[in-house]
Amino acid sequence: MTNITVLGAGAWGTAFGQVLADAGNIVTMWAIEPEIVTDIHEHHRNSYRLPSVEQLPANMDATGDRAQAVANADIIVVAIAAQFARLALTEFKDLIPSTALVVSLMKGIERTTGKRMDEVVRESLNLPAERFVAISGPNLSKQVADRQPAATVVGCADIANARTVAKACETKYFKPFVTTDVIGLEMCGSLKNVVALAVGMARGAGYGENTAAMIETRGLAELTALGKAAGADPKTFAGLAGVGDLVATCGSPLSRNYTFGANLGKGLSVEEATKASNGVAEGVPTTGAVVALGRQLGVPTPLASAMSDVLDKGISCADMLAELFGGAITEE
Ligand SMILES: NC(=O)C1=CN([C@@H]2O[C@H](COP(=O)(O)OP(=O)(O)OC[C@H]3O[C@@H](n4cnc5c(N)ncnc54)[C@H](O)[C@@H]3O)[C@@H](O)[C@H]2O)C=CC1
Ligand SMILES: O=C(CO)COP(=O)(O)O
Repeated sequence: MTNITVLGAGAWGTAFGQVLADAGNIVTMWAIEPEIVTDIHEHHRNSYRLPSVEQLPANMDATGDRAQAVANADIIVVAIAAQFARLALTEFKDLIPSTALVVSLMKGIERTTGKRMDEVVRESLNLPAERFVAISGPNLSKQVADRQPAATVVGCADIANARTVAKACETKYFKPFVTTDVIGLEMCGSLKNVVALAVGMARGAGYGENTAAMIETRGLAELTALGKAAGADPKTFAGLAGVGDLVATCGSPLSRNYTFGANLGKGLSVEEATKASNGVAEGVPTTGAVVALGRQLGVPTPLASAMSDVLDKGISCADMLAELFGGAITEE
């Protein structure tokens, strides 16, 4: 019997907790919101962040007590909004068992430091690489919570530990693959959100499939070039975590990033789109971090730069696309 603790009971933390419970583990959710802890503990529901699920599994409970949450955990899963991960994890630093594996579900880059979540989690918890695991793939939370068939990628520097976590989250409807390319998973997960913002914006402004496909494909090229420069395996970008997640996120109104972009395209301001968002749209703070990372690595980031001008200067969708078209004619 594996004891697994999930830190953060947002939409994905809760849906993934259900996957882990369906796979036969004992699952403890920890959340900073007392009302969510009570809802899960007393009613087996998370009506705040995942209202579509009427009854969470019986082997899934919740606590608001940090020490109690992680004391017996074999695996600790982190599903906290990326910009708050460091702050939240620091409180757990002296509490987590010395043998526990720590899994990140987060898809973002820390705005203040430009660091990926593998770096943030490892620094915050003083964790060696072989105990850090990343999970990334086309996993819209509501569809996973509905138990629709889906797959994901589980990455760890130590492939045996990736397999341990993959086994712990394998169910009839959820299929994990394994890799050692942690950097690739982190880069795919974070950067596809920036692409989804741009695709959503174009769709919201009324543009069709050609425009969307152009942004997705140029976005994939940008994401691959940055990822390679950061040390990722290019193969990862053609897989589930790369193309797969781009297709899912850029094509679904269930995506908060796509929807945030669509609202901008319809004319809402960044503040209005933030208010309308049903959960964290990680691409918003990550966009600026991607531009900075591109500069640091010497990789052009035309799409992230154009989206950054949307978010920071309020340029229109037409101007964002004009900026994308602005460079010299190059080989594809
Ligand atoms: N929803 C989805 O379909 C998927 C989301 N992800 C990623 O998983 C991560 C979490 O996403 P969701 O659960 O969907 O987001 P959400 O917006 O539903 O929840 C965010 C969570 O972060 C927590 N949080 C924020 N600040 C905190 C703090 N200072 N201390 C403790 N907790 C804090 C909130 O309490 C909440 O539980 C994000 O990085 C997202 O990109 C990855 C795959 C799928
Ligand atoms: O990462 C996701 C699907 O794989 C979810 O995307 P959003 O964070 O945009 O909702």
